[in-house]
Amino acid sequence: MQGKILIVEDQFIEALNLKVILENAGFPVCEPVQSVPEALQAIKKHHPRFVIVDIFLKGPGTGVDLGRNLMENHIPFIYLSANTNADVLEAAKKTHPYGFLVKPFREKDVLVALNIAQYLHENSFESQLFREKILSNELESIRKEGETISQILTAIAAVLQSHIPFDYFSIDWPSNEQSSIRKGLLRVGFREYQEIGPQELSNISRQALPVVDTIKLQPQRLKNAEVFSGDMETLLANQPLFRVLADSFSFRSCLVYPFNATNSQLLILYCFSRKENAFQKEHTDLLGRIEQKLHKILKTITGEVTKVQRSGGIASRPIPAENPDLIIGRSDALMKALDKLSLVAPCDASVLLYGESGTGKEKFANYLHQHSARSRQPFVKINCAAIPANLVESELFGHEKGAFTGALARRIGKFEQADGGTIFLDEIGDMPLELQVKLLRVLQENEIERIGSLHTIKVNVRIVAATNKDLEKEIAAARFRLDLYYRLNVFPIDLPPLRHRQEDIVLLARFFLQQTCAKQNKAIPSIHAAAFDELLRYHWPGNIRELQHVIERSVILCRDAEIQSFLLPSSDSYYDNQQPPLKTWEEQERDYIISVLKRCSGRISGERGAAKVMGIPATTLEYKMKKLGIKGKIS
Ligand SMILES: Nc1ncnc2c1ncn2[C@@H]1O[C@H](COP(=O)(O)OP(=O)(O)OP(=O)(O)O)[C@@H](O)[C@H]1O
Repeated sequence: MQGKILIVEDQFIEALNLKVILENAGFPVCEPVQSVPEALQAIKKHHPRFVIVDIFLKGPGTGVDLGRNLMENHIPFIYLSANTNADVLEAAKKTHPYGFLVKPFREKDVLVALNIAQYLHENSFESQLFREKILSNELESIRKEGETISQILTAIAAVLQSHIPFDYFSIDWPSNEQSSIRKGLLRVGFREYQEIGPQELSNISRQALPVVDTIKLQPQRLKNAEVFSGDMETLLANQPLFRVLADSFSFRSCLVYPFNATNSQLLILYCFSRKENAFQKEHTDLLGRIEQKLHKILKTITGEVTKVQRSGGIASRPIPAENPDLIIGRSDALMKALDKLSLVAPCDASVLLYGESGTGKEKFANYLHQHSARSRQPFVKINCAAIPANLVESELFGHEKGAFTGALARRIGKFEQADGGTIFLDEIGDMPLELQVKLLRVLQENEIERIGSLHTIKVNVRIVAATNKDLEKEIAAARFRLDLYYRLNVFPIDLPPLRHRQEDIVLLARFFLQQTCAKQNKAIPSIHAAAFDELLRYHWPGNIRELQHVIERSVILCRDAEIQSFLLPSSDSYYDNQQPPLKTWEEQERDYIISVLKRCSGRISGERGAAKVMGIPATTLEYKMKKLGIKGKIS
């Protein structure tokens, strides 16, 4: 690490102790300071490479206040703390420190913390640069010629989605000729959006179309790039369009980005999210860095807008998604994981996948490999729990002939097989402790040693690890090394269990049904509503794999044109005992139809009818209403 380390600590003895430890280890250190104002001055003067800051300091401002400042200025830092309460710890975590050093600490703790922090900083900085380079390339490759406004905006949204977590995205260029609001894109799946224009907004908000048509963006009140969360009221009071959108879709945070480009058409990008605090300054900063690129793309379409809108605009329908290697599902939890996945895929960073058995960890690992520059190189999988402890080392690193009894020939280990590609270490939490040290060495030095060999071999491998264990608990129980954990945990991704992804169960069931029928060369049977209810009520301890097997078994045994019931393990439904009863599939469908009918004042067909909002033919809706017993005037 070049440059000096700054210590911000108001306890003189502790500051001195830390300084001595660091200097003995060869790190240059600035004179310690005791308060936030002193620290700010020292930062100006010395431009430290790294800051170690105590959370509780004398004088104005706390260590967390300083942490916020350091985060904004991209200066890496770690916190020093004694007994910190949960609230302070939460606030501290939000400033993205590279580590915590808990008092009292030993010399070894300080050096390990610093080593890990340095690695994390370099890695996150490098991968951020790399991700931005990819983002920039993706924006450049958006086709402009011959594409409609809608196609171009959708392409921009799909590229930005992994970087900015929005549920709704739009770019407006207010002009005198503009007769109504621009269409926005509502996220409905992975890179799948539904266009929301005046007609859809009128249906959903239950405001008459002529009223919605008069609502326009007020650009004069949107001068600065800003993010809004709990304080959205001031924004909504000045922007009737935002008010209608926020009320209609229950949005709870917003990002506004007016383009700075001078002498050109005024452009305003805005996004909404249903989550609070979804947007941060880092998102507007990112937009600032790519503004020129966006402007270049948009320049070609802003002149076209009047023509397209007058000619009736674009039909409202979900825009088909790019097929993400058949990762099926639309739940929020899955979308979040997929966004992270596509963000990290092109980088070389290690990834740690957390999830119960059968949640799709291997599928995600495969996706990462396929979407990286290593995709033409090998993808090698090893399950650390499935191999006897005494054989894992030979499996991973290989052995020379005669290295141990039974080593009759030289064996090439998985790391060598994966050279140039990706290695997937499944169940990493089960890796024996002594092997963890060797894995750390591969991560740090990119080299391995076959058992029985005196030579080291250079390997270039990306590591994707997975576990269904809580590694922090494993560390506490001394079964997993803290330093390895920090190295692997550079980019963690959580895969939600299926029982928390109720909306994905039906999609996955249909997918496996089609897949199995195709394999078995069978006609696809329909599924009785009661059978779907069974799937929704079951708690899926084996997650997606279990669902897949249930469907496969049911298809094989089904002799009719309809599956009446699925073959689920005994009926001790988890939800019967643990939670209030879930609504049945039919009840949910019924509620949904009634709510849409209400919004459409009971109208079924036509431009403003419920069938249009639901994206199904009016005759299908009428059939469903009859089947579900929805009668009478609903308004
Ligand atoms: N989103 C998805 N869409 C379609 N199929 C999926 C999805 N997720 C998982 N699967 C399928 O479910 C099965 C189990 O997934 P996978 O093997 O990736 O889970 P896992 O978490 O690695 O399991 P384990 O921890 O037991 O190794 C596989 O057949 C996989 O193809």
